Amino acid sequence: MNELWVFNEPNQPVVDELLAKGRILADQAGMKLCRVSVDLPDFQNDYFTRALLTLVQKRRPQIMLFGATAIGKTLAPTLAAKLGTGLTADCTGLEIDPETQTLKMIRPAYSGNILATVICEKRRPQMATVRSGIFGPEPVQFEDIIIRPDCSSVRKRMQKTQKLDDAEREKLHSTEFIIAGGRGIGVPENFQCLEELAEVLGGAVGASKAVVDMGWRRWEQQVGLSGKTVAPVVYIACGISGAVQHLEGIRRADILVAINNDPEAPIFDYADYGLVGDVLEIVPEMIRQLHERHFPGK
Ligand SMILES: Cc1cc2nc3c(=O)[nH]c(=O)nc-3n(C[C@H](O)[C@H](O)[C@H](O)COP(=O)(O)OP(=O)(O)OC[C@H]3O[C@@H](n4cnc5c(N)ncnc54)[C@H](O)[C@@H]3O)c2cc1C
Repeated sequence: MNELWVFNEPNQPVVDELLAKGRILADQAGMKLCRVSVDLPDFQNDYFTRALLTLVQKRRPQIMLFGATAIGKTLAPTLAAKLGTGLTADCTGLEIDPETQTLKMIRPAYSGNILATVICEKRRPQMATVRSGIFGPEPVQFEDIIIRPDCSSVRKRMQKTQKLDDAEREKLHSTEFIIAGGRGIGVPENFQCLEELAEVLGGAVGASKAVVDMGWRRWEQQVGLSGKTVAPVVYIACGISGAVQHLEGIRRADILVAINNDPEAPIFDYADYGLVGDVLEIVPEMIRQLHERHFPGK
């Protein structure tokens, strides 16, 4: 029997809403409705993606629905990319085509001027994220699938980093200086110089989604629409292009400093101060000058 999955996130009302809508769609299409949870202590995109990927490849669900939450917006696109299927984000309506049994995913397009109906005919699963408050929650019946990743080492690593993550999260919210790195940093080891600058300034290190997705930094450090919203006095964006989703997280920063080797990078349109050049030359020079000012002669 074909399956319709709803990804379960604890304490997110959208899950019950999706289950209620999922029940209607599943009945129309003769599918089994399943709520799928990943039993790990904290969300980390790569572990959750791996856990879901294995089960999706085994059970081959027809449809997968996620809440358009910070986690859903991170996990669903990663999983869709790994599966080579499509994803319709921020749907406001879901219907089943009675003839083809295909999911019709309805969402606003062109700045909300039209409602587009998107279908993903040939790929499996058909995936969508849906905002909270679109469908009413109803108690319905479903099968509960709990994925318990067979990886005690993953659990241990997650538990070990948990304390660190909490400290980082707290620090990003409370610090006056955030030094954030993006893909322009080149390789994960180069984050070392951002750590050094953060140490000199007494600040914290943040990251773009691109580097979090590549596993260079932890999700707790991601700044932006699907990460943290921060409000430091100074935000130094290093090798970050300035995508709208990243800028969304730093609107409340008092001063934005951008370091980028591309003078046309969009981040310069928003920066208070822009430094055009190689981040790996500029940041060490900043550290050197700060040391010279604060610890002359050392
Ligand atoms: C639903 C959704 C949610 C998203 N949420 C987020 C989010 O929360 N946070 C987020 O960050 N993104 C988010 N994104 C992704 C976002 O659209 C961008 O893809 C991402 O921000 C790009 O990261 P980046 O700037 O590090 O990489 P890129 O866009 O690849 O930019 C790298 C930059 O580095 C510069 N560069 C290269 N080498 C050097 C060098 N040696 N010195 C200096 N500069 C250099 C380049 O000129 C370029 O401008 C989201 C996207 C979607 C669709």
